[in-house]
Amino acid sequence: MFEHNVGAESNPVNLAEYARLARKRAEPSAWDFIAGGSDDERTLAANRAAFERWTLRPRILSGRDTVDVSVPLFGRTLASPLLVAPIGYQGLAHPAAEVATVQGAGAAHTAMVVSTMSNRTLEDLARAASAPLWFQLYCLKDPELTLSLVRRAESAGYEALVITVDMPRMGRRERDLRNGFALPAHLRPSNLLMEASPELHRSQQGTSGVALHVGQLFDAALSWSTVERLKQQTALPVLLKGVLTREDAQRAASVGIDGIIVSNHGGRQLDGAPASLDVLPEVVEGAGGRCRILLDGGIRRGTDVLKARALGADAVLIGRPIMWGLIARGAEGVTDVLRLLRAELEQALALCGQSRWTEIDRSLVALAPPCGGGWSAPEEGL
Ligand SMILES: Cc1cc2nc3c(=O)[nH]c(=O)nc-3n(C[C@H](O)[C@H](O)[C@H](O)COP(=O)(O)O)c2cc1C
Ligand SMILES: CC(C)CC(=O)C(=O)O
Repeated sequence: MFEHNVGAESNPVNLAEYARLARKRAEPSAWDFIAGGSDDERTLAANRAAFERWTLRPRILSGRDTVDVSVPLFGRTLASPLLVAPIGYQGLAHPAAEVATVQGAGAAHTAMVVSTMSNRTLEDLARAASAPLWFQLYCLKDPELTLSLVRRAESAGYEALVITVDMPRMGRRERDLRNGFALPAHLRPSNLLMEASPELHRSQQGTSGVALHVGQLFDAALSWSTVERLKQQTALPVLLKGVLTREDAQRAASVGIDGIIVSNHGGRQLDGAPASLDVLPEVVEGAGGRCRILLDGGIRRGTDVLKARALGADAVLIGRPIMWGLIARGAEGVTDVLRLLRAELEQALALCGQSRWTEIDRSLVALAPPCGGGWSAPEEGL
């Protein structure tokens, strides 16, 4: 299993080793913010366990000696099906914050989704980019401020709009409550161009400054009408991030949404929500071929990426491992994490007797026989 292969730490050869290295280097409450999930962290653990339940069905003697993992998506061909997931407040991981991540992703020819809650402005990040950027939107109580973010993303050359729909309010992250976690004063939600609320920076045991800030700022009454309005207001492809059911996928498709990201927010929102991989097939069915389908949550190996593809994902997003690379080695670490994962994916594809990402289908996976032992969540919340 994923955490068993942890060996040398000075020169990581896999993502688990990056996790170990990052954990040693990170400030403990920042590590908890990044690694943690909500409540009992059951959904966080479920995301990993879901991958363990599938095996790959390699086909022999394919006679092919090349692999092609490029993916056509929204009018452009991405070099690989890996994207960097939106992650807020990356200044917690590295002094250069999202600038380092954008540079690292660019060097790995990997598209990145920039969070509304980035510590560097979306314009600064666009200037640092050498690979496609998408913008992740949190809908705020103030609709004009929300729309102004969309307009800024359009002007700066972002290629898609990802509306996160699973955070009308923030999940209870008990690690943060215990730590009285708050954003250090030198870090700002830079896109908001206003004085951050003092709560965001006030550390008090039993509260989370980040959660209080979300409560003040985010639209807790977010609804389909907001999403439909935004879809009409932009020419960018619009994706909804946080869809977990057939019904919502059907509705998204019927209102013209271009893409769905099957996600439970890395186990940080509703604890008890299913693993994203487990609901991927029903979401694919609900969308009925009308939306592109992406998935995130728990991807730590190239073989995980392959399993997601076999169950219907067009591409996947990588969250915490990017932060491990960033903490451990800045931009270079981000590049290395993405290169490791891509190399694992290409290796797995070839060993499965396949040569093209786009040709993989459901026949590549089978449910693993029950193995008694079961999955236990690693303490690090990996
Ligand atoms: C520290 C942290 C911050 C995050 N910030 C955002 C965010 O600003 N916007 C968003 O849509 N999702 C956010 N997410 C969720 C990720 O985009 C993604 O759904 C999740 O991390 C994927 O799971 P993984 O970490 O297991 O790969 C965040 C996740 C983490 C761990
Ligand atoms: C700054 C937060 C709102 C970022 C987030 O989405 C998360 O912590 O899961």
